[in-house]
Amino acid sequence: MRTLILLRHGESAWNSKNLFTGWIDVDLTPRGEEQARDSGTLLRSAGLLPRSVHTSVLTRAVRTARLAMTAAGLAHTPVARHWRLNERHYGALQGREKSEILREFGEERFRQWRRSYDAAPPPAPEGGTADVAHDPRYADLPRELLPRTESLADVTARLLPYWHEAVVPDLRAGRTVLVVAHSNSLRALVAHLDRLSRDELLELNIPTGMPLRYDLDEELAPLVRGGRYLDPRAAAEGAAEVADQGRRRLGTTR
Ligand SMILES: O=C(O)[C@@H](CO)OP(=O)(O)O
Repeated sequence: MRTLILLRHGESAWNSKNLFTGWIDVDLTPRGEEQARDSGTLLRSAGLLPRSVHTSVLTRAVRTARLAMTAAGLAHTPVARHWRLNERHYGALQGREKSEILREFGEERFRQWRRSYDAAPPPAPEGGTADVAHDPRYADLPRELLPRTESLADVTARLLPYWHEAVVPDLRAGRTVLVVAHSNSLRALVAHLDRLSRDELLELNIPTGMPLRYDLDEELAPLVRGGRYLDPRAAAEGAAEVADQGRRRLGTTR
């Protein structure tokens, strides 16, 4: 059996303001830092000691990984970072308030953009604040790999090569693996692991800062579909909070 732990970063400054974030590099809030540390404590008390950690290159995930691993007493563990684990690029929605987009475009379009497999929001304008062409983190990447918007299908396509080339070998080597990523890069990974249907994917919301454990068989198929959150009640509340974003007014999401 192989053990994989998925962890969405703790609450970020823009989660707390109910803003579409995507590739914008915002930091954790104090609540997000606490969620990250609590995740590490939960891992330790469950006897889950990751020997390999993978994160995106976005600060909120990198810091969550560091805080969680330090709280688990495993600060020395190597951490690999890769842009392929980044959040979905939310295109022109980045920086916009979710409730405003819901009002402007209606429930169905809002839901398709957030939770469907195929729909991508309108692209971010070239040279705008969402353009990462001059960000040194992506300096070595060919321009055509840098997204200006992404659907979940696009996220899946750029994430899976990293899964197969970097994460799967660690699992096959028998290491407990922790992947610290984002709402939509983790939705793509869960959809792949659990073979979710399009309808199931529409309903999938990943809470911030809640470790989700997957035990996998030799073929890397989950023993329990959907995995198991270490704190199921808090995770269900967190997922409901995420699902509800857009219906909350600016500043009222904790
Ligand atoms: O804005 C985003 O980048 C993500 C995560 O906060 O939002 P959502 O969960 O709505 O896809």
